[in-house]
Amino acid sequence: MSQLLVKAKPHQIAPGVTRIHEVTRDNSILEYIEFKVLDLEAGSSYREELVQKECCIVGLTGKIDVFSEQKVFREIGTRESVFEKKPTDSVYLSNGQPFEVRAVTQARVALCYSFSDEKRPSMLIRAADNTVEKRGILNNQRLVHNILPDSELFANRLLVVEVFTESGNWSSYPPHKHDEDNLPHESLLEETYYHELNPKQGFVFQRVYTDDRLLDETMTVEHSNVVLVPRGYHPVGVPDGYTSYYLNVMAGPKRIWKFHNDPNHAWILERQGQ
Ligand SMILES: O=C[C@H](O)[C@@H](O)[C@H](O)CC(=O)O
Repeated sequence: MSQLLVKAKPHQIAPGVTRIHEVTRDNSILEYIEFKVLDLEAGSSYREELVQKECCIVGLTGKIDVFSEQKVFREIGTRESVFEKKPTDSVYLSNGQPFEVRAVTQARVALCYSFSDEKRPSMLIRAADNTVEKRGILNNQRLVHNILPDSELFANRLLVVEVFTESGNWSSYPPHKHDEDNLPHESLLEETYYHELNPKQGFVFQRVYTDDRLLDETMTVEHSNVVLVPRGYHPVGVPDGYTSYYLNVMAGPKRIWKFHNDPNHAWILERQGQ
C-alpha cells in the first residue's frame, strides 16, 4: 500500500472519544502538518495542550463547544453530514494553550495543526465567514469552501479548505503542485486530504506525482481515508454515481497558496465551458 495513503484506525482514547486518524511528524513523511479526526459521543470531552502548534478545529458534523485559554466557543457546527454541502463553523486556536472539545451532540471533528511559536488571538471562523467558490468547467467542476484561506491573516502557517466534487468530475485538476519555495511563481506547502464519499461504499482515484516521476503513486481512496501530499501534483478523479468530499490542510514555510499547473495539462484551462 502506498505510504501516502492512511486508512482510518478507530481507537477509543477517552470515554466516548474515538480517534479515527492521527497523522504526526513522527508517523508520517510530513514536516509542517499534523492532523487528527475524532468521533465524540454527545457529552464526551477531548482535551489537549497546544505547545508549539496552532490548530484549526473544524466541526465536520454535529455540534461541539470549544474551551480555550481565553474564550469559550459554543455550538460549533452546522450540519449532520458534510454532504449537506453547507459551510460549517471552525475555531482557530494559537499555540501555547490547553483546549477542550466537548460534544453537544454526536460529532466528528477535524483537528488541523501546524507548527507555530508566535502566539495569536484565538478566533471563531463562522460558517458565514467561509468564502464559497464554484471552480472549473465541463468535467472538472467543484465546490470550494475556503475555511482558512491565505487572505485570512490570523494564522501563522495553517491553510484549511474543503472541496466537493460531483459524479464524473475531477478536482485538484488540471494537476497542480506547490512544492517549491519560489515566490512569486510557486509556494512550498505540504498538504493532507481527508476524504469522504457519498454513498460511503464509493472510492476516488488520487494520483500524487512529480515532474521527474520519482514520486508517482495512484491510489484508490475510500471513505474516511487520508492522503498525504509531501510534494508533487495531486489530482482527484470521481467515478460516476458518487460525490467526493475532502478537507485539505496545507502548511509550509510561507503562508501563501501559489500553485503551478502541470504544463502537460494546463491546456485544460483554455477550453470554453458549455
Ligand atoms: O492545493 C489545494 C488543493 O489541491 C485543493 O484545495 C484544490 O485546490 C481544490 C481544487 O481546486 O479542485
